[in-house]
Amino acid sequence: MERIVVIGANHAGTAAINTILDNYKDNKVVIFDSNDNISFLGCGMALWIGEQIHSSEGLFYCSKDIFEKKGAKVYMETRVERIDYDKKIVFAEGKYGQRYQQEYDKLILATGSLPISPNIEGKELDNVQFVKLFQNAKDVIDKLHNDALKDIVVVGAGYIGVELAEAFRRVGKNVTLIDNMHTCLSSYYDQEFSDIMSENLSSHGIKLVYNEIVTKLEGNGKVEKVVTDKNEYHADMVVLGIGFKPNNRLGKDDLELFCNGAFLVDKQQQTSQPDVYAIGDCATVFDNSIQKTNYIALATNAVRSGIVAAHNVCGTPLESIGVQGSNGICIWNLKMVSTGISYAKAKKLGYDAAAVDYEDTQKPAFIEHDNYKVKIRIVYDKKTRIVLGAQLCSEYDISMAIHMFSLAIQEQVTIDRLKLTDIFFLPHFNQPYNYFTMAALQAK
Ligand SMILES: Cc1cc2nc3c(=O)[nH]c(=O)nc-3n(C[C@H](O)[C@H](O)[C@H](O)COP(=O)(O)OP(=O)(O)OC[C@H]3O[C@@H](n4cnc5c(N)ncnc54)[C@H](O)[C@@H]3O)c2cc1C
Ligand SMILES: NC(=O)C1=CN([C@@H]2O[C@H](COP(=O)(O)OP(=O)(O)OC[C@H]3O[C@@H](n4cnc5c(N)ncnc54)[C@H](O)[C@@H]3O)[C@@H](O)[C@H]2O)C=CC1
Repeated sequence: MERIVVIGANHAGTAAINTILDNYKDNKVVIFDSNDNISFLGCGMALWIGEQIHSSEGLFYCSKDIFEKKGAKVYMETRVERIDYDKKIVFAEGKYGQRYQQEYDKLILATGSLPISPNIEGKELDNVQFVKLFQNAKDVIDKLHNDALKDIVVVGAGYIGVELAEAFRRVGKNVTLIDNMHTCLSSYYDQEFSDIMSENLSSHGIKLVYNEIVTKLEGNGKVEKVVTDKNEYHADMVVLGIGFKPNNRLGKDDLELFCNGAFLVDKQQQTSQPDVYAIGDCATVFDNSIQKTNYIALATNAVRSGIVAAHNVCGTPLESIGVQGSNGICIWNLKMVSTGISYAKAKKLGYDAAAVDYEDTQKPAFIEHDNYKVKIRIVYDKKTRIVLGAQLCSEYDISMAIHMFSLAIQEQVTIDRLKLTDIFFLPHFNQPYNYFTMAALQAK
């Protein structure tokens, strides 16, 4: 029997814990989490805030109870303060000051990420919000009920910022969305795609402010103003969504780190310390699109890395196959999905890259209903011909299409192989000359 300690029981931790408890029943599993809930789907936060779902109930898929019924010992609201990696002991403190010492044979760090806090004056003012935890969402929703709270400035037009801008607009607030880049969603899409999202956001009344850097927040107790290098914006609430950083506090002095501080792990999720594994947002991933170690904070990566670590910890060797950072967003019915890297990113990274684009309706023109335009871009390396990334955008649900490109990047498929990939045709679904083939065929 092994003593397995898991620190952090959100998406990564939950995946690891369930895999261990379901498949390797003879171990002693001890879980610590500083929060009072498990498995909160942050991805449902915008839907809840924007009243597209009526409650938060469905946003949890696991609990302390479930773990305990499967035989684990669970300490909630208990923060691990320190780890003695030589003696293999975890030191934790409960909400009421209770102290715990737990020895381990194998340790899984699943401490996740923290929202990046900009180094600006005024960020401690009331109504300046981060949106990561269940408690953050509740807090924001309570404040939104106050009709005097009218103007919301969202800083960061990445995934959180864009989703929340929509949510705030849906509940009748005036929304200004600020990003220091020249467009929204710039880490995921080329401008030809992000411009479509910008147009979607502005047509729904969101004020877009790009290429401005927030320099300070002003107010009297409560935030009242966002000051940038070029302008000032009135704000009754400011939401900061400028990215995540890995929560490495428990290992930053003892474990090897990636350039952004994430715990550096191998394909078995093992850190530089023997018997210590790291998963989810606190750890690195192997990024197949660039064939290098990277940091990509996504729930999907968290879950898969949890499964991989669990099997290795319990003695079944299993290697991660790497990730492509596949992602998607849906804002007022405009759906955008991407995988791998954009053309702009490929160029920035020094690839001799090319992009092929195609635009068409999803189905033949004679289909009169539920037939939308689809825009696709495939990015590939001109030298190796290997696919580096893909982007799709439509009001049609094209989400499943991105998985094919995800697999192509994972398997290092060339653009030329995609040209003749067998793609079925039925007018109810697609076209005989479909946009995958048509885009790929353009590659010279
Ligand atoms: C608003 C929002 C929307 C999102 N939407 C999506 C989406 O649509 N798709 C997607 O793939 N991803 C999405 N994400 C990202 C996703 O939520 C994260 O990638 C995911 O939560 C990572 O899971 P994790 O378990 O690694 O880390 P976390 O969720 O950060 O969990 C870490 C856990 O560790 C605990 N912990 C930390 N330190 C200690 C300690 N010292 N002692 C004890 N416990 C500790 C914390 O309490 C927490 O429970 C979204 C995130 C947000 C905020
Ligand atoms: N649909 C999905 O899959 C979702 C995924 N997530 C994930 O959660 C993580 C965190 O999300 P985000 O915080 O939105 O990160 P993000 O990386 O998606 O976006 C951050 C944005 O902030 C901007 N920015 C950075 N510094 C800034 C500054 N000082 N001032 C103004 N803008 C600044 C960046 O240009 C970028 O557009 C990401 O990994 C994201 O992929 C979050 C929400 C939804």
